[in-house]
Amino acid sequence: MTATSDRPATLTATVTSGADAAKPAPRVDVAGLSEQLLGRWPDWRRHARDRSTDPTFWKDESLSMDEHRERVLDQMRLLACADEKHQVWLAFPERLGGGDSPGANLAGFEELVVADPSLQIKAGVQWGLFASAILHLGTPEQQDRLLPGAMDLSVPGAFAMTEVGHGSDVASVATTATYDPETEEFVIHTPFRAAWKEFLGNAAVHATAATVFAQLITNGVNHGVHCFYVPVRETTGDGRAGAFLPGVSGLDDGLKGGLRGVDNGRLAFDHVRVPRTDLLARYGAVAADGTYTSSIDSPGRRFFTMLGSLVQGRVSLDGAASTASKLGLAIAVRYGAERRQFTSASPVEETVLLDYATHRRRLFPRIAETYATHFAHDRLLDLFDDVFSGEKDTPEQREDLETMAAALKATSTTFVLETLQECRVACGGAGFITENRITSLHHDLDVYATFEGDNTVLLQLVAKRLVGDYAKHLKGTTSSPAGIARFVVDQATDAALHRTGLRRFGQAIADAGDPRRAAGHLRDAETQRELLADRVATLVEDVAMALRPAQKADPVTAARIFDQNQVQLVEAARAHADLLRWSAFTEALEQVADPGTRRVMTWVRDVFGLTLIERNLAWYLVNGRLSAQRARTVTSYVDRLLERLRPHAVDLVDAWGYGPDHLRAVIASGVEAERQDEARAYYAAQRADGSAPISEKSLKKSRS
Ligand SMILES: Cc1cc2nc3c(=O)[nH]c(=O)nc-3n(C[C@H](O)[C@H](O)[C@H](O)COP(=O)(O)OP(=O)(O)OC[C@H]3O[C@@H](n4cnc5c(N)ncnc54)[C@H](O)[C@@H]3O)c2cc1C
Repeated sequence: MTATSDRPATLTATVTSGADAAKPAPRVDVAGLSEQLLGRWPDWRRHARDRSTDPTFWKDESLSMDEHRERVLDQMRLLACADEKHQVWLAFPERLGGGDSPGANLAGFEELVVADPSLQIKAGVQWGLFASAILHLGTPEQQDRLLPGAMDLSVPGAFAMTEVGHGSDVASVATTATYDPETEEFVIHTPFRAAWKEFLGNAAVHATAATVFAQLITNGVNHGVHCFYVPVRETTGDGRAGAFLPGVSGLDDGLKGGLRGVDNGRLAFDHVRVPRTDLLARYGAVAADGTYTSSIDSPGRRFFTMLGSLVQGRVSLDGAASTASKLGLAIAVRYGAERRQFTSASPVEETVLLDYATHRRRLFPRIAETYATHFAHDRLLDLFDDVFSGEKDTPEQREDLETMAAALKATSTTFVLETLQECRVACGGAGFITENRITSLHHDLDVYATFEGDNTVLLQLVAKRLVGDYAKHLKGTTSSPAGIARFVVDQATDAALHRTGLRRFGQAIADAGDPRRAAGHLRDAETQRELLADRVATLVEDVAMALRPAQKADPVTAARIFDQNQVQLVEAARAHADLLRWSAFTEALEQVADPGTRRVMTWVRDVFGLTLIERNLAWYLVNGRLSAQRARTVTSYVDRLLERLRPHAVDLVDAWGYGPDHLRAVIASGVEAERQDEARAYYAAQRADGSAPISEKSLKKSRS
């Protein structure tokens, strides 16, 4: 897509206010920025994007649920069969035909959302969950035996963790796997209806096997949740799934609010026997006589280590959510740059939507947040690659990766829904028409906020980590405000982003006199960093202090204290995610080579930082971090920045690299401008022969 921003003359000539006044207006080097945004694995992204322009992989909105499911399965067969480079998803062992970098693989994988979110999710179930469980929870022998079928799709599989009774609290699943030393088999059993495995992708129709999570019981002892490879259906002559195997039953979840190309369903097991060797035994094994051994003594730590090895699902959802935000915004901005309503600024020409302040307010901060989400995701991919390529695979790095993935997934998958809804409304009635894509994306992305960990539950995990680390820190070092602040900033940024730097803590940002100087202060990156980091530090410290009595309390009282602070915990986690994203954006600015682009992108970063502060203005005021005068400046300065960004809006969304065949939205294809040219020509002809339309005449009259 070419950069066709319509730049109103008044806005392009010079920057008209503030410290940038009289400087020549910068331009965005769209191609250069696009290249930077491809990130560390540009070939993979390019290749994945090229494939997304192939109609074979596109979502067909006219299909019934059953047809859509079959289409997506056929698309996956194409992905699995192609011998071309970059075709097998995820970094499988080289000896089995894989071998690419985990980060590169995921960077390509998450782009599948552009073709059809159902394809991304069904592929995620097959290769990111089912096969990944074998890869990460299995031994090398099990990988050699079970992975090839999962990789080439000759064994479509389900990942059976969730139960009707337990979704977020996976440690409490009720399915049992009881070892029988007589036959050297595990007996997989669903003891009651609430223990049915539920919502499983592939389970309704296509799966012939499943990786099933169950309580492992041997010699009368429950060793906690482990994963088992369980065949569930026959494979028919043409390689498709046939009838359920004896003892297995299931139900189809049927129509869903989105992702209709994925066959989600339930599975139940009635004393189904699997060989001892099909317990995926990397973290826990059972000998022939029933003796249990594990390299990790603590059942709790073992369980979280197992779950942690499956973190890539969260990482890829974060990337896909960022991509879907880009698609929605690119459509809304392109339409908003062409669509005209009311003759507000000129007596004869109607005003372009993006020239309305409210329209800029609705869309531009979201462009800024999408950039922040993008850059934070790049850092997450780096960390993911460090850990899973084995380069920096330490327990600390794994923990950092899990915390960062939880924080970013929870933030971006909530953000994308709000963004798509705003884009939908910003496009008026046209936004509601399916051919314009936004509602379809919204339906499909809706459940991203729930699966791979419900967002609220994930934020609690993040907060617990922050508070836990804070408590450890308090034991070891100074608890002075500056020490706490530095600690929290280190936690938020250093582990993932290798940055530090907090100058002040807990003080109001001093008033700088007149509003111009105040604005200058606010756009200073250090001021933004201080305000954002200070908020994280204060929230974590406050909640940690409030939770202290829980340490010595009985379990019921401890739970009550925790509950009383749950909202603050989640708030602290959100603030942490905000700081992560802001820091990633600020770090990325240093890589922008072109000066004009860097200037515009700095404004974009400022919009992100200052809208975060504006969003939490009450907190900053109540806690004395901003004066009322300064708080007022935040909003007026953001509005000025948004006006400055107006001429660059189309360039900023074009730089994401999605052209007409990615967007596939009629309203983003230039038809609106064509319609208006036609109308303009019509009115011009009428004016020429003196028969201007009544509306135009009466408008002029009413103005005079
Ligand atoms: C379309 C779809 C596909 C899926 N695919 C799979 C799959 O392939 N394999 C698989 O194993 N699972 C799958 N899932 C299950 C998914 O992972 C779970 O739905 C998810 O983990 C949430 O569990 P739940 O639905 O039981 O919700 P619950 O855990 O019941 O949560 C309901 C609400 O309660 C809140 N809540 C829960 N606990 C707490 C708490 N401690 N404190 C405060 N609030 C809380 C949550 O925030 C949430 O809003 C899928 C789900 C869907 C909808």
